[in-house]
Amino acid sequence: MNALFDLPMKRKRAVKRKAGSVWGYSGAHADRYSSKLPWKETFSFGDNSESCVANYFKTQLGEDFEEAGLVYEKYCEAMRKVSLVIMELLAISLGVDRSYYRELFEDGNSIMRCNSYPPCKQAGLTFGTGPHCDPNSLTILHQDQVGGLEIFADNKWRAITPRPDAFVVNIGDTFMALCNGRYKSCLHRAVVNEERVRRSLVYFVSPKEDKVLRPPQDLLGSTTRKYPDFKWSDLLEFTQIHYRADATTLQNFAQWLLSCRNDTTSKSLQSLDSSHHY
Ligand SMILES: C=C1C[C@]23C[C@H]1CC[C@H]2[C@]1(C)CCC[C@@](C)(C(=O)O)[C@H]1[C@@H]3C(=O)O
Ligand SMILES: O=C(O)CCC(=O)C(=O)O
Ligand SMILES: [Fe+2]
Repeated sequence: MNALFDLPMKRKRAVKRKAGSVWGYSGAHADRYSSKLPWKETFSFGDNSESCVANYFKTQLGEDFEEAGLVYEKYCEAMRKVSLVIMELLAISLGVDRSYYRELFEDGNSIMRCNSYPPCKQAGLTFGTGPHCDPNSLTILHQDQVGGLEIFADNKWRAITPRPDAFVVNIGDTFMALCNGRYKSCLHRAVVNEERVRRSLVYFVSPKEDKVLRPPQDLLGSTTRKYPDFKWSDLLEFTQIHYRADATTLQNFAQWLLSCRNDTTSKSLQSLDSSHHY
């Protein structure tokens, strides 16, 4: 990862993320946002059956990144496997058919991201990544020993102490919807510091874009649906074009989706009432 972020800016800009895509290099998301820019650089790429990670590295970054590409490909393979095991464990813990989530994610389009947070002279004035819930389903994160990840729990921000031998696994908005809110999406942020660069490696577990997502019937029983059916492509579009991910993305997404589906916006906003089934 060091070799990647240490490249001259010209080479990083050559693989910059294009509008409407989550793949490529981004410096502070400066192409997308005009205020509260995150103090970070990111490099992202997809992990799905059609794409070959090693080939992406070689063709985009050059021959000198071929070996790194093979390592990332192996890492993605391992993440895919572990994510499917976690899906089974989540199903068991929820008392539903243990293969329901595993099958949903087996042919998923997950996203892998390298984050680099440079030191900041006035670290208290910015964030590496501001407070947000991840819109995807599960996030499997590894951070270096510098520290900076914080989660919001029991009404306060808590630092997550880095451990080289551990991953942080967070529930994201899509999984929260898939279990009808039984598991909550984790609100988190990354702070920066004045001295040291910090790096993290993040695997955003996501289903195939066009699959219809809904909780299993055995979880719902006769309980009220909290979120409408949707596709990952809908939520991706929402967070790429219409809404900057924050603590309440899922709620706002549900309202937006209904307002697109219904004729009048006001009618749909009112209909996001807990007494409704979707
Ligand atoms: C679908 C995605 C949007 C983001 C990348 C993937 C999964 C997580 C999302 C993100 C990390 C959530 C916080 C805001 C964001 C803009 C970021 O800070 O990087 C998000 C991603 C993105 O659009 O780049
Ligand atoms: O770098 C971190 O620890 C957090 C990154 C993050 O939240 C993200 O990329 O979504
Ligand atoms: Fe995140």
